[in-house]
Amino acid sequence: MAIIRDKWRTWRSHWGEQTPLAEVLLGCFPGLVMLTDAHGVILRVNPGFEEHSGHPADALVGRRITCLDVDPLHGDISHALAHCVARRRSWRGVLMCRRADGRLIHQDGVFQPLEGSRGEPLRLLVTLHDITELRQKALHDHALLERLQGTLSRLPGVVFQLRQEARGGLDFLYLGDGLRALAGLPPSAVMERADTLLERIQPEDRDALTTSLAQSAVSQEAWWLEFRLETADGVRWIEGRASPSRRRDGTTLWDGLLIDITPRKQEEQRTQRLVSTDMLTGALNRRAFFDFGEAVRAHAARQGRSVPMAMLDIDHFKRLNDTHGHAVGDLALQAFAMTCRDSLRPYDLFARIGGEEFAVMLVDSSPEEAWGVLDRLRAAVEAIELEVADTTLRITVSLGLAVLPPEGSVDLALSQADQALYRAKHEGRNRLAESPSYPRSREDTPR
Ligand SMILES: Nc1nc2c(ncn2[C@@H]2O[C@H](COP(=O)(O)OP(=O)(O)OP(=O)(O)O)[C@@H](O)[C@H]2O)c(=O)[nH]1
Repeated sequence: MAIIRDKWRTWRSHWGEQTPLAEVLLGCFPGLVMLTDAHGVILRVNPGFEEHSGHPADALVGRRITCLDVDPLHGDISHALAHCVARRRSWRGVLMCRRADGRLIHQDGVFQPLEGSRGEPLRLLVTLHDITELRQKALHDHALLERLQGTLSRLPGVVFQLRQEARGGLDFLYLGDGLRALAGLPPSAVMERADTLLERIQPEDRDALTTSLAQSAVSQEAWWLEFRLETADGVRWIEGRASPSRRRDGTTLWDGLLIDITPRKQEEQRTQRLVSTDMLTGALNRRAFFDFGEAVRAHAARQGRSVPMAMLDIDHFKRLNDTHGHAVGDLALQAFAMTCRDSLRPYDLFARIGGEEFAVMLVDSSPEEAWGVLDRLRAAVEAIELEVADTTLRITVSLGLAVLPPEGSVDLALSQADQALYRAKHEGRNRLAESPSYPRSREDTPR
């Protein structure tokens, strides 16, 4: 109130005793205030006028306000005047004015018509705020933002900000334009509904996403995950990295980057295939059998199950080699491996672990099922006809079966299978024999 009282005194002494209260109160506004008649002729200006416009106040009284405009005839001030007078409504907008020193300034202007109740002539109250600096800052910020957007869109990946609510819901607060190239999705659609993107993550990787985000939210450590995403061009491998920050409202924000790592993954898989595959037969090699075998055991152990496995050895292979030569022996190994693969399911493990020795691990099979599958495999090998020169060669295989218990070791189970194989050989070859711990009655054993 003290400020308004002071302003009142200032304005009263400047404009005279009869100044309406509304005009005086508006004198409290910072910036430039003036009163004009209906034609825009300046009647009064406030004391701060000179400071803001550089024009001496007395020199302006009696001139039209349009003289301040960069374009006195057709500029925005003419337009504002016409609007105010014709519609008797206030006008607000940005005006470009020229200061006394010639410098252009941007003003936020308000033209307010003042109509007295006793038929006094129309007056216009004009307030102007110099917004040149604000505007320059806004332009500068805008240019900076555009540069930043450009940089973000050229980054080799998609910049994102992900938010997780206290109850677990996820939404993207920001997603870079690179999402179109990465996933064929417009960022705005995903920012509106995060599931547009999340639903495309392969189901087995979605659990890993949920778990890894939860861990990162709790530990506040960086989030990292490689996951597969369905896109119009097929499945792509994506690597996500982000830094979390927890907010007071219980939400967690991650700022990070999504990168398409499909080419790297394909190369890794190609290399992995090369180092884990036997070149002659295309079967897994010994090392891969032990690595993947341990993963199969761990998976089955989580469900409390054992894994049936077997050692396979081609019968009298030395004789075949000696009689027909090593090259024919190689051919027989290839035909044998192909027949075995055809008799097994794609996810069963089949490996060459020695010269003419192979091993099998039957994923998700009971010992009874495994026995049936392997006996059919034995029969399929027996049916192989190897056309060499003008003779047809036949081969047979002996198999030793064992089970890998949930807490067992692949190595131990393989040596039990090897002992059973020895028995199969001893009992006449071209047959199956099981280790003592194999849960199957021996009555069903063929041959
Ligand atoms: N052609 C070929 N022969 C191989 C290869 N690796 C091992 N062998 C041969 O496989 C034969 C294995 O013979 P043995 O272990 O004595 O047993 P077998 O003749 O199969 O007799 P049983 O196992 O008792 O039925 C040897 O002659 C090896 O030289 C290979 O990559 N190519």
